[in-house]
Amino acid sequence: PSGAEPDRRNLTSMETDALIGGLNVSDGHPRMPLTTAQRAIVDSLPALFDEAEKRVFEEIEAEAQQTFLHGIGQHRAPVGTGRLVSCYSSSVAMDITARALAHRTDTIALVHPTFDNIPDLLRGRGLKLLPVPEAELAAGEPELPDEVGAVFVTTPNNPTGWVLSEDGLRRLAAFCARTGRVLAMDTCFRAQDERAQYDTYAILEDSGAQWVVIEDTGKLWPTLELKAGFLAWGEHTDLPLLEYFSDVLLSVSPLVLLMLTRFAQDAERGGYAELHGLIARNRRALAEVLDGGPVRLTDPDARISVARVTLPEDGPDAVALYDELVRRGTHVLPCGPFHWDRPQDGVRQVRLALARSGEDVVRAARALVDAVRAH
Ligand SMILES: N=C(N)NC[C@@H](O)CC(=O)C(=O)O
Repeated sequence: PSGAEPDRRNLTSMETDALIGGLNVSDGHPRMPLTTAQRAIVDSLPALFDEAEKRVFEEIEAEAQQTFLHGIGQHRAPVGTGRLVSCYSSSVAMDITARALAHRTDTIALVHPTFDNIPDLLRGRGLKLLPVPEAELAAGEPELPDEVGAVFVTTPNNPTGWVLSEDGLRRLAAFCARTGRVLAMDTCFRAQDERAQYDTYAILEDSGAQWVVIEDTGKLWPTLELKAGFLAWGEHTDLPLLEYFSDVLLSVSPLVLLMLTRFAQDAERGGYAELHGLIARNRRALAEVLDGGPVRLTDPDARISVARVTLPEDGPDAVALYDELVRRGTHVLPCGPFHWDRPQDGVRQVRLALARSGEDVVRAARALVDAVRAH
């Protein structure tokens, strides 16, 4: 594709290319080394297998959901109510949600920008999408035509790191309750940013809105894609979520849930502090490599495990730089596809993953600056 035309490939296809080797700062999946405590949990997997085999699934599931969600401030999550199910991934939970929302409305207001598999999954279920900027969602009174039956917000948002504040959620939930719209939230990065760890469920339950929340363990720990996406909804949420969930799966593995409980317990005992420290150190290391050069860190106060950088007008655009870096063996993401309604808005930005070793982040940052300078 020419430089002017933002690349039409989806982001996950580029992330897949990054899996063939080279320096992968492409996907937001955790690829840093296990900590010592995490290594000990991995070493205990055979024993966890025996425990998972013996115990009642429902008890293992409730324990995993409670340990993980309470550990990130979600004390009113509907554990044990039958309105909180475990999926193989948050994207599976997302597709179930999309199918259920399509049962209810034709049009969804979706935060713009955001990771492109979200609009792709929603459109895949026949839904029309209306882009809403982060600031408008935070103000809690987005201008929406009547046909919009739901509002979908990713918080913390990817790739910006923007977080919907507690007051912003109160306003948005009250707006949805007042206008009869479902409020759907993708909170997959929330464990990385304490500003996103106010009790979402308390606010949603008290708002009177119909709501759906998708949580994710998959962005946190280097468990080789052993993870769960949790799908939760409100007592008055009138969507066939349980029915559509049951069409997709009976249950995730109790062994995975038991392992997640151990990782979540370790996280509360210092693992989250280590994770937040790694991400902050890597964001600073990236900023230091860029400092004084032609490329700048776009969102300095973001805390999630990805970082956007903004390219100089006189350098290569995001797609040209992405292609050049792949030629040099380094995989980033061009930001065009995050801007699912206006790809040109991302033509001067690329995203780097930070859930990596410090060395990988510094090497990738240097490769990026060299490629920009060589243009
Ligand atoms: N189902 C999909 N496409 N999964 C990829 C997604 O997890 C990557 C991601 O969210 C990120 O790189 O930020």
